Amino acid sequence: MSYDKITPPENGTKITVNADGSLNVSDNPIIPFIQGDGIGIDITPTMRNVLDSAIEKAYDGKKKIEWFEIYAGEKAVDFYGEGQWLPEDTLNAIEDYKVAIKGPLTTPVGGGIRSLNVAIRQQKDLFACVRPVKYYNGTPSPVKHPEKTDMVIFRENTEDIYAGIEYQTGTPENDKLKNFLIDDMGVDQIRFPDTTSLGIKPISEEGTKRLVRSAINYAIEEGRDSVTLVHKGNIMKFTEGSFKDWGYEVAREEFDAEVIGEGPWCKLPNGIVVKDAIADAFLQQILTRPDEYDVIATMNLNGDYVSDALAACVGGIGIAPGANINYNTGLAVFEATHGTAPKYTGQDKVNPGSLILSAVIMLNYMGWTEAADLIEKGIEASITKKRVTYDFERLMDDATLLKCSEFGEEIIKNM
Ligand SMILES: NC(=O)C1=CN([C@@H]2O[C@H](COP(=O)(O)OP(=O)(O)OC[C@H]3O[C@@H](n4cnc5c(N)ncnc54)[C@H](OP(=O)(O)O)[C@@H]3O)[C@@H](O)[C@H]2O)C=CC1
Ligand SMILES: O=C(O)CCC(=O)C(=O)O
Ligand SMILES: [Mg+2]
Repeated sequence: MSYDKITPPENGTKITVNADGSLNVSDNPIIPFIQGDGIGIDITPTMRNVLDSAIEKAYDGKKKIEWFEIYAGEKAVDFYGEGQWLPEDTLNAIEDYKVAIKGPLTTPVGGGIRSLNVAIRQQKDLFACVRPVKYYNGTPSPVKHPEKTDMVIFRENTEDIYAGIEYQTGTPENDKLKNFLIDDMGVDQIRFPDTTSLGIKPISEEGTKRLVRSAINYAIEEGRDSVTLVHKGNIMKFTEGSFKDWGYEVAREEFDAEVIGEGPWCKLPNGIVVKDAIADAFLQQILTRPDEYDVIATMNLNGDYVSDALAACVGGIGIAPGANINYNTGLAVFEATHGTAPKYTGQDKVNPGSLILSAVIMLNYMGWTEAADLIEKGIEASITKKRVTYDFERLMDDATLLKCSEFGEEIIKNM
C-alpha cells in the first residue's frame, strides 16, 4: 500500500492475521499511532516511552516496536490541510498494519465535525469496545470496597443513537422525516413537532449477536463467572429489548446455555451465567453490589455512560483503558476511555495510566505478555508508593505529586 503523505518505518514488519483470527507478530512489528488532540501531546510520548522500556527489559532487546505516526484530528489538519480530519492514509494504515493505538480526539458539542473516534470505529467496523475495569491496590476511590469491582465492558461500537443519524429542527431533512412519521406512520407522541430535532437508534440482530458472542467467548477464555446484558428494554422495546432477546438467543443457540428456572437467565455448560439488568438499576448496583457483575455486554450509549461510571469506582478515568476490536478480522485500535481534557493540554500533568494500560491490553493482544506484566507491576508499585499524578495525589494523604512524564519514569523504575 502506498500512502499520500506518510512513510512507514524502513525497519519492521506488518502484523498479519490468520483465518482463525490469531495474529502473526514478528520481533519488530510496525505499530501505527495517532498522537491525539489535547492531552494526547502529553500522554502519547509517555506511553511510548514506557512501552519501549518494558519491551527492552522483558526481551533483552530482542523485540522492539517500530512506531509509525499516522494522523487524525488537529494534527491531521496541520499536516494534510483544511478539512482533513481523518485522512484516507490513516484508515488505510490501520487496515494494513492491523494493530494501532490512538490518543483521544476532540468532538465539538452541537455543530462542527462528528466524532472522529466514532468514525474510526465505524469505518473499520471495530464492533467491540472492550473496557476492563479493575482495581489496582492503593488507588484512591470514592467507594468503600473498590476491590470488589472487577468487570469487563463489551460495548457495541457501531450502532445505536451513537451512530450519528440525526436531523436538526428546521432543516428540510428533519421536516421530511417528521412528516413521514406523523402523516404516514400515525405517530402522535412527538410533543412539540415544530421545534423537534430527531435521532434514529439502529440496533440490529447481527450487530447484537456478534457483540454478545464476543463477550461470551471472552468470558469462557478468561474463566469469568457471568455475562450481563445491560439494556433499557422495558422502555425501548424493539431496540434495547431486542438486544436483550438476541443476546439470550446467542447464549442458548450457539453456546448450549440452559434456561434457569422460568428464565430468561441461562447457564452455559461450563457454569457461566448469562443474565440481564435494566440500565438504571444496573448503574446503582455497580455502586452497591459490584461483585455480582463480571462481563458486561451493552449497547453503544449505555456502554459510554457505564464506562466512565465504573472507571470512577476504581480511581477515575485517568487509569481506565480500552480497545476497539473486530474479533472477525483481528483489526484492533487501542485507546483510553477518557477524552482530550483540553484544560490540561501540554502541561505534562495528567495521568498517562489510561493510555498505558490500553497499550498493556495491546501487548497482551500481540502475545507480548511478559512486557505487559512488567508494566502492570510498575503501575501498581508506583501507586502503592504514592508517587502519582495530580488526579490521585489530590485524593491521597502524603502522596508525592508527579508530572505525566515523571509518572511514566516511575513506572519504568518500578517494573
Ligand atoms: N475516545 C476519545 O477520544 C474520547 C474523546 N472525548 C472528547 O474529549 C473532549 C473533552 O471531553 P470531556 O467531556 O471534557 O472529557 P475528558 O475525559 O476529556 O475529561 C473530563 C475530565 O476527566 C478527567 N481526566 C480526563 N483524562 C484524564 C487523565 N488522563 N488524567 C486525569 N484525569 C483525567 C479530568 O478531570 P478533572 O477536571 O477532575 O481533573 C477532566 O477534566 C470532547 O471533545 C470529547 O468529545 C471524550 C471521551 C473519549
Ligand atoms: O468521540 C467522542 O468524542 C467521545 C467518545 C466517548 O466518550 C467514548 O467513546 O467513550
Ligand atoms: Mg466516553
